[in-house]
Amino acid sequence: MNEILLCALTALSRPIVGNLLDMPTVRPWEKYRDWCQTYNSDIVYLDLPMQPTLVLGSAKAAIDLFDKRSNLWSDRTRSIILELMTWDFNIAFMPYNAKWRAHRRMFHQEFHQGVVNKYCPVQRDYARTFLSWILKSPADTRKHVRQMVTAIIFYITYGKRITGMNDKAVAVAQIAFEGLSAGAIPGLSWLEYFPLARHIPSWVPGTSSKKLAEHFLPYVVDMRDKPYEETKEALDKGTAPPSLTASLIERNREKYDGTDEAEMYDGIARNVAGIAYAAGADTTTASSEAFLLAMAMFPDAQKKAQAELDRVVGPNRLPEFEDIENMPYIRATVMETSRWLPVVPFGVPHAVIADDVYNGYHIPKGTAAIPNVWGMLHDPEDYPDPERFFPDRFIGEDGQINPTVRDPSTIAFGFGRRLCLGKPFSNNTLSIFIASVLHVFDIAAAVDASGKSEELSAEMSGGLIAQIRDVPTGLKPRSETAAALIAKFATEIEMT
Ligand code: HEM
Repeated sequence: MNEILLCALTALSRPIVGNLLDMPTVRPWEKYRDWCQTYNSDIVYLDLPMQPTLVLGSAKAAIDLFDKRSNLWSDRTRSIILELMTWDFNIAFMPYNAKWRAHRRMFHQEFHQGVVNKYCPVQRDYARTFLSWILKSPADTRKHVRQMVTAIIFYITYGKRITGMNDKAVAVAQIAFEGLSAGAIPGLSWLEYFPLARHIPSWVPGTSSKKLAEHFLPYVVDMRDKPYEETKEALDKGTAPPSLTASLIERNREKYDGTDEAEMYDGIARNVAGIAYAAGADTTTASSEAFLLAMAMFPDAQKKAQAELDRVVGPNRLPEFEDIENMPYIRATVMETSRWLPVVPFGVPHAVIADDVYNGYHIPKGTAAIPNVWGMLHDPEDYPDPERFFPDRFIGEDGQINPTVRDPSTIAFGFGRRLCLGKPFSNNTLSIFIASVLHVFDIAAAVDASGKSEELSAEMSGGLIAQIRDVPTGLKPRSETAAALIAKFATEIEMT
């Protein structure tokens, strides 16, 4: 057995800083894939100061460690930058301990597969509202997507209808998310590796990460606390609309008021509400954008999906959730969206709580492993011609979903005991959004007055949550009947 996990990168290692300077901060997923290819290994070791780190380049390695050995591989590493911003209130960054378990239990109660259907009417109605926004101003497609996703989560979580993207609470959260994305790139900052650096005042040259954290801190606190406190006050006055937060508070009051645990459970409920919004908004927005881009770049897939909608739903109504189980191509399109541009491209790293051995290599306790989700979902062995958006890859000869092709959601939403808690909810939002938009709109790049087409490419950037560079804005109703359907819905229901 090798005592030290070896990889050729170690040869590049420098004294003290090791591979720190090799850590990519721009599209790191591509670099991770290149390392695995160059060294012909699905695990690559990075010599980072005080933080031994592995890159996992194959689904097999991630499943072997995170799923099959989840009792060992469910911890997280500490992120000083995220702690300085107070982003550590998010379950996703909590260590594997009793506090994480209590948060996960409460979150799960509200979002597991068996209960998420109660949110379907809100998801369906906002997907339809999106259609009417697009009808009025297709040029603002990107804004409408974000507004739809934000409105769904905000309404479910706090019972509040946002007034638009300028809504104070939304604007604050937007800035808080920027901090999260910037602070969560592995190896971004010296602070991560030299925790004592957090005590150096932020005006000292070279501590820019600390400045970054100080900038974002008030927004993160505001995002987490304000809507929760407002819901509490409204409950006290008897004016709170039904919401996930209101029911968490009421349930906690019934169970814990007057006990020593009241304060703890109040904190967990506040965090759970904040996390629903924090973990769900950017991810689902980026996925919805990726879908629109795919449709504009791969019109054949678009046509096939529309043909299925025409067959199953027909021209006289909009799709319902019940239709989706009868539309395998739409479900394959949802799957292909999470594969083609995975919006959490290098997952959330797991850490190991005790020494482990894998493929003959010794892995010391505390090692972090970064699953290169993008690399796994672009592995040509599992998904031939991976840059092509091709939902047909999931359809078997019988016209149904082919169970022998790996479902990308088993990778895109993470692994083992840390598996994304919002997967069923997010899947519902995306499915009804995709079916609704395709049913009534043709999606294409916009063409300006001079005949020049909007430039579209499958480029994404960013950190923990990817940003899709291009979103097409040439959405046009498929027919007069389609436009009339949208207008009819808009007059039936008035949502901001
Ligand atoms: C396209 C949509 C989404 C994607 C691709 C996604 C992906 C992920 C990934 C990769 C992780 C880390 C899993 C791991 O550590 O192995 C995660 C964690 C998590 N996600 Fe999502 N997510 C999405 C939407 C949502 C939504 C809508 C919610 C909430 C309503 C949510 C809540 C969470 C939570 C709470 C965790 C932390 C789990 C833990 O650490 O125990 N996610 N997600």
